[in-house]
Amino acid sequence: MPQIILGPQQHAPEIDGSVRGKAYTFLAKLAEDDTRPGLHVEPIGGSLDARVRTGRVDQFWRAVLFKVQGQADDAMYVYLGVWPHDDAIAFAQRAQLQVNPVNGIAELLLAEPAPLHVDSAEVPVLESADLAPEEPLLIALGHSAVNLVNDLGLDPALVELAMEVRDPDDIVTLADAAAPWQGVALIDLVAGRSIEQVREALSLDATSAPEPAADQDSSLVRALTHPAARMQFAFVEDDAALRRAIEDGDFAAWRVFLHPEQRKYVEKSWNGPFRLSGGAGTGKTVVLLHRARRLARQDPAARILLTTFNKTLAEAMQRDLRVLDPTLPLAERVGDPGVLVRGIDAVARAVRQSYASHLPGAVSAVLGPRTSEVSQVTGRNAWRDAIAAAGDDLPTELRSPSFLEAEYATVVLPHRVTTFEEYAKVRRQGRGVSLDRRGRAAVWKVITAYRLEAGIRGSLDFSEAAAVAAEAVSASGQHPLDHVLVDEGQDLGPSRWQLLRALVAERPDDIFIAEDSHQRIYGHRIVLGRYGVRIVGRSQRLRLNYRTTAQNLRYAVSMLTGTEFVDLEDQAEDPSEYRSARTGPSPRLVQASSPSEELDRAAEVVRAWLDEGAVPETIGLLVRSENAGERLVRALEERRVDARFVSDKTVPGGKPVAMTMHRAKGMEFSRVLITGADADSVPAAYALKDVPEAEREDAVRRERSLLYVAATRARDELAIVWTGEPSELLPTREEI
Ligand SMILES: Nc1ncnc2c1ncn2[C@@H]1O[C@H](COP(=O)(O)OP(=O)(O)OP(=O)(O)O)[C@@H](O)[C@H]1O
Repeated sequence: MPQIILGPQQHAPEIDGSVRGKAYTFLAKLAEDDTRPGLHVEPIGGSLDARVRTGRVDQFWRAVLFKVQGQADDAMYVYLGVWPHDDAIAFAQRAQLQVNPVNGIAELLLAEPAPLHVDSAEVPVLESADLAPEEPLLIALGHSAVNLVNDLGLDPALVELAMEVRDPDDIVTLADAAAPWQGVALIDLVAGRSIEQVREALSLDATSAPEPAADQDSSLVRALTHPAARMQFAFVEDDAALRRAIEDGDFAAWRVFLHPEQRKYVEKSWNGPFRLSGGAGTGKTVVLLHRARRLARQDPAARILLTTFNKTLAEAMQRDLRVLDPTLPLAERVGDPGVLVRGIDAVARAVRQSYASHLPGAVSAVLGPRTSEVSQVTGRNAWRDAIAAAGDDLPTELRSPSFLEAEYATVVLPHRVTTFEEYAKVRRQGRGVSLDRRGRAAVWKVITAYRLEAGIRGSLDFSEAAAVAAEAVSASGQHPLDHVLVDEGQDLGPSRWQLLRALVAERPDDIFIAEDSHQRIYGHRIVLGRYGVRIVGRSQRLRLNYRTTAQNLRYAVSMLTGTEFVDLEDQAEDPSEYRSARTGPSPRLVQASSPSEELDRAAEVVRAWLDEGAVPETIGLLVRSENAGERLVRALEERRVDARFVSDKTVPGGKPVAMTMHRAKGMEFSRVLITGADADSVPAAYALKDVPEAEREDAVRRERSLLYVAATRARDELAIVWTGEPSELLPTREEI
C-alpha cells in the first residue's frame, strides 16, 4: 500500500473542519489505492520537480504532494497541504523535494522562497543587548560561510543572513523561519558547539552523504528517513494516525517530529540502566513516552512500568501516552503485559498487596520485629514526636526532623539497619553531618522511638513502604517487569530505587531514567550506583529546550549559576549549555513597595494577559505555599480578576490557575506569574527551620531549584513580583 508522509505544511492556507475532513478522505483513499481515477493524482505542467502532483480533494480544493516511487512496488506520497485549485498549481510548480548534497537530508525547496528575514523591530530589546559583541556571533566563533555550507549543508541564503547576526536572540528568530534541522544547527553553533558536534547531534555522520550512483528516488527514500529529515517529514503509520493528524488537526509536534537525539534515545538499546539528563523543557518526558510506546510495540508481551515521583505526574503521563497512541495497551497491574503508568508509591502499595505472603519477612528485614499489618501512612509530625519521646540525648543541632528523616531514608533504610550495632558500623556516605558513636546512639534512640510508634499504629512512611516492597519482591525470587522507565529521577530516594531494581532483572534496557538534578526539590543528594542501579557510562544529556523562550531560559539558568549541582552519578551538572529554539519577551521583574501594591501589580499583569486574549487556564500563578495561593486568589478576586487555587494538577477551564511551585513540577503554562518572591518568603523560613548547618546548603539549593522549576514552567511569558527586598535566589538584572 502507498505510504503517506506528512511534509512541511506551513506554506498551505488554514482550512476549516469540513475541508480537513475531505483532505483526510482523499489521503485515506490514496493510501489504499493510488490508482483510483477519482483521486485525479496528476503531474503539473511547468513544474520544477517531476515528482510533484496535485490531487482532487473536492471541486474547489487540491492537495499538493510529491510522489516518490523508486524501485519499490508502492509509492510514497509526501503531503504538503491543500490549496484552492489555482493556488495549488502555482505552489506545486515551484516546489521541489531534494536530497541535500552534503548530508543526505530530504528538503523541501521553493523557487522564490518566502524571504527569510530578521526584523529587528520584532525582536525584543533586552537590557543585555548593549553587551552584544561588535563582531557577528558566528564569525567571532571562528565559522565561515563556506564551512557552514560545505561541511554542514546549510542553505547558503540562510547562512548569508546568519553570518550577520550579532544578538543570539536574532538567531532564534532566524532559526524559527528555517527548516527545522537547519534552525537547530544554527542555535547549536551559536551556543558554541563545533561543526563536528552539530553533525553528531543531528546524526549527520559519514554514512548520511548521498550515494552518487543511487537512482534519485531511492536516494530520496533514504533521505526522507534520515533522523534529521524526520524533524519535518512524518511517516503516517495507519489510518487512525492519519485521521487524527488531518481530520482532527491533532498534530502536536512532540508526537511526530522528534529531534534526532530524542529519536536516538527512544530507539536505542543499552546493555543495562541508562540515564538521560537534561534541563527543564528539553523533552525528557516526551522521550520516555515514545520509548514506552516503542518497547510495547516491539514486544506486546513486555511488562513495562512508566513511573515518576507522584500520582498526579503519573496521571499526566498516562493522559499524554493516550494522546500519543490511543491504541497502546495499558496495563492495570504490576506484571501485566503492556505499559503500566503509576506513581512510584502506588507501585510500592500494589507490590505489597501482590506479594503479601512475603510481607512479614520483608517487614522484619527492613524494620526489625513489628507487625506487618499496615493500615496508614506515618503522620507528618512523627519525627518531631520521636525527638520529644527520645529525651535529651540528642544534641540541639540534630533535633531536626529534616535531618532525621534524611538520615533514615538515605542510610538506615537502604542498608536495612535494624539494630544499634549495625547502625554504629554502617557507612554514612554523602551525609553532611558527621556522627561519632555517641551521636549515633542518640540518633538511634530517636529512630527506635519513631519505629516503635509506627509499629503501634500500624503505619509506614513512603520510604519504608518502598523498602518493604523491594524486600518482598526480592524474597519471591521473581522479577515481574521487563522494562522500567522513570521520570523525575532526581527526586526518588534510595528505597524507591531499590524497589525498581528489584522489580526488573539486570538485562538489556532494564531501567531508563530521565532526570534533572537542577530540579531536585524533594529528594536528597544520592549516588545511584549505591542502590544497585549501575549506569557505568550509559548517560547522555539533552540540551535543546522546546518549552521555554531563550529570554526566560537565560533568566531561569542564571538562578542556578554559581551553585554546585551534582547528578545521580555524582558528576557536576553544568546548565550553561542549555539553549532554546523559541524567542519572546524578556521576563518582567516587578518590585512593589507594599503587599497590597504587590497584589495590585499581580492583578494588572494577569488582567493585561487576559486582555491580550490569553486562554485563562493557560495562565499559571505560582506561589511558595498553599496559604499564599489561597490568599492570592482572594486578593485577585477583590481586584476583579477571577482565579482558582488548585491543589492537584487537574486544571479546570475558564480561570487562571494558582498552585504551589511544588505542584507545578512537570507542568507548563503559556504565561507564568510568580508572586511573593521576596527575601522573607523564598527560601521559605520553614524549609530551613531546624536544619543543621552542614545540611543548610542543600536545603537552600532545593529552594533555588524550586524557583528554577517555577520559572521554567512558562512557555511564552514570565513575570515575577515581590514586595521590598527580592529573594536572594532571584537574579538581579546584572546577573542575567
Ligand atoms: N521534538 C519536539 N518537538 C516539539 N515540541 C517538543 C518536542 N519535544 C518536546 N517538546 C515540547 O517541549 C515541552 C517540554 O517537553 P517535556 O515536558 O518532555 O520536557 P521535560 O524535559 O520533561 O521538562 P521538565 O523537566 O521541565 O518537566 C512540551 O511542551 C513538549 O511537548
